[in-house]
Amino acid sequence: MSHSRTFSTASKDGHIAHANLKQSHHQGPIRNVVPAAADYDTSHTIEARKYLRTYGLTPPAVDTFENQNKRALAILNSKKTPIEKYQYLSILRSTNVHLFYRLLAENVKELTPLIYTPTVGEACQRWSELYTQPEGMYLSFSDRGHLHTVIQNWPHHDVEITVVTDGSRILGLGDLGIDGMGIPVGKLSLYTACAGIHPLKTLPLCLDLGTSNKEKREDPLYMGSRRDKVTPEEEKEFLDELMAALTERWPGIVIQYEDFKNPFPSLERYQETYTMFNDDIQGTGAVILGGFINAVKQSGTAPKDQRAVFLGAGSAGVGVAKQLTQFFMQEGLSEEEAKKRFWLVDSQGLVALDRGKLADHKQYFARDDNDGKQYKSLEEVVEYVKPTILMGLSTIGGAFTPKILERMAELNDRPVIFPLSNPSSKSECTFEEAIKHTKGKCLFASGSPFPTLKHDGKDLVPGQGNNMYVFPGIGLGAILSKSVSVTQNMIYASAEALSTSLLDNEIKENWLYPDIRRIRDVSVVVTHGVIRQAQKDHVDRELALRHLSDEELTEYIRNRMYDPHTEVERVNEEIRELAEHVIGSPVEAKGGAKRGVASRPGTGSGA
Ligand SMILES: NC(=O)c1ccc[n+]([C@@H]2O[C@H](COP(=O)([O-])OP(=O)(O)OC[C@H]3O[C@@H](n4cnc5c(N)ncnc54)[C@H](O)[C@@H]3O)[C@@H](O)[C@H]2O)c1
Ligand SMILES: O=C(O)C[C@H](O)C(=O)O
Ligand SMILES: [Mg+2]
Repeated sequence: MSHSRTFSTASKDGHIAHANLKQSHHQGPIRNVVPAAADYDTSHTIEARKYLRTYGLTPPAVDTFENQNKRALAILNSKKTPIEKYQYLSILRSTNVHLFYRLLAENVKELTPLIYTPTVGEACQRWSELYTQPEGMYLSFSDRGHLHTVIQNWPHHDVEITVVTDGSRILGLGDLGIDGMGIPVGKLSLYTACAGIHPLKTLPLCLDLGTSNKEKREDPLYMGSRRDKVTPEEEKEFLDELMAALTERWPGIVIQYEDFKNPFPSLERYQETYTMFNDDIQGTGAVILGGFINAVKQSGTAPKDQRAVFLGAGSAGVGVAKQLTQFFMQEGLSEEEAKKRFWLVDSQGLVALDRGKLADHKQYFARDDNDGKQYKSLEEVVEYVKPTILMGLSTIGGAFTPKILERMAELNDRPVIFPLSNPSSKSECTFEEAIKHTKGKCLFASGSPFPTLKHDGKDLVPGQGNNMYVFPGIGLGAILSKSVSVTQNMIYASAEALSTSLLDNEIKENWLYPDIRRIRDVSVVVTHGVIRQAQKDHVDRELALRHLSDEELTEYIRNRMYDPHTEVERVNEEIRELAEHVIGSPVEAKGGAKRGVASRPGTGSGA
């Protein structure tokens, strides 16, 4: 059969079949936005190209995965700076989406810092300056009253998850307004890479609710509205409309809130009525708890004897402290005893009841036993509390000074040091500083990645308390179980599952978190834990999953995960079958993508 015949037959009669195919892949019309790029994959067969009407629009040869990878990695390596690499990877995601995810799966450790923290921090700071292409949806305050209509413009019909920010607290970099779009884009890339949520089913969403950042507002290149930040009341009304509009278009959509300056009111308002969670409060709490459970085992100090000083009492600080409180209670402490294990410090010093008016979210952990003394600096608080644990969620780079680190090492055999602020420039200390000033004694995890170090002839690997260990599994668990809400128990279950996901060799090496290259496998374990908890909490609607054994559920999760290594083949195959159906005779394969990737570290067996 000649190509032209296949082409003309398919284009004439194939119209309905084409629509069916599109529907079965949940794609919308081909448009110049990220996911439609799937159609332009250079490893599509000739038949597939004709069917998708991309024939002639890509170079004639059918590429192998090996060649695609080789070319892409060579181009990537030729870029000199992280931001240039970030830009190249964004273009790749927009023009050859499955290749982007194959590269990410095979090089997750090397590429995550380029598509997420720390590089995404610079990308957001310069978003309007570097803007080249649409990568998500922007909704403005001036669109209120019409959000439902605007949302119809998103060209993909089967969105399962969205990450939404208003850009008002991007990492530790402050209010960046709509330039915060890099965060939803980056986090959703991780949802796809780690938990196999199909890229076409993700929606990066950035709200243009004004910005308190005067520099942005006055920057001629800034691409958001130039108004000041809307009031909390206006924000609430806008979010009410948004939540309704999103769920109306995509019933059951999972909505992840991210990097809002004050995320507590929206979490409280929506967590029981929508399938939503806040990653900065809840995901951070879970990921730190997951590593902390392992740190407690290794430190040898019982939960009742732990004393935790937190620098930073914002969404992440309070979220983590609450999650650890729940853990201490599970370990037998009363709520009052558990709560008393925490001393939170903010920009004014120790958070204490006698300090004057406190923000609502700080009340719970406010101390009432400081005998009227106001402890202003972290050093003073460390001296007063003599902590076993030091957490940093303050956005203040270098706040864990050599003196403080040395003191932690004097006080403890194995001090827990977690400088969690992002990006790397905001980390309260580096891995090298922590090792040097505690003489290698500390149990360490940071928010952004640090390189491995040699100490006393041994290679020391830093833990990374990166939320990507949990949020993809929380999201996928909620999607697959069709949960009506994301309960606090489901979040807790994600942390417990994470803590059990270390392999024997990782435990032997005293790691707190599993090797990031196994992230797909870890996400399966987390998803499993989240689904089982959804069932216990009776918020699941996919009741059939209740009848699966643990092995069957694991298999089910793996089978539901998008695998960029098999996706092109799958589409090629489906087109072949459709063409056969429409044309009435089999279409011969004229070559196509060979998987040809012998080992795929980090991808699990999600095919
Ligand atoms: N897993 C992770 O690594 C992870 C997850 C979430 C957030 N974070 C990071 O945590 C940081 C905080 O995030 P957030 O959402 O809580 O922000 P936030 O703005 O809600 O809170 C910041 C807190 O730091 C305090 N602070 C500011 N300056 C201080 C100073 N000089 N001394 C002491 N405290 C000071 C503020 O008072 C506030 O309590 C960010 O850098 C973010 O990137 C990391
Ligand atoms: O996802 C992370 O680990 C980053 C976090 O959400 C942050 O705001 O810094
Ligand atoms: Mg965040």
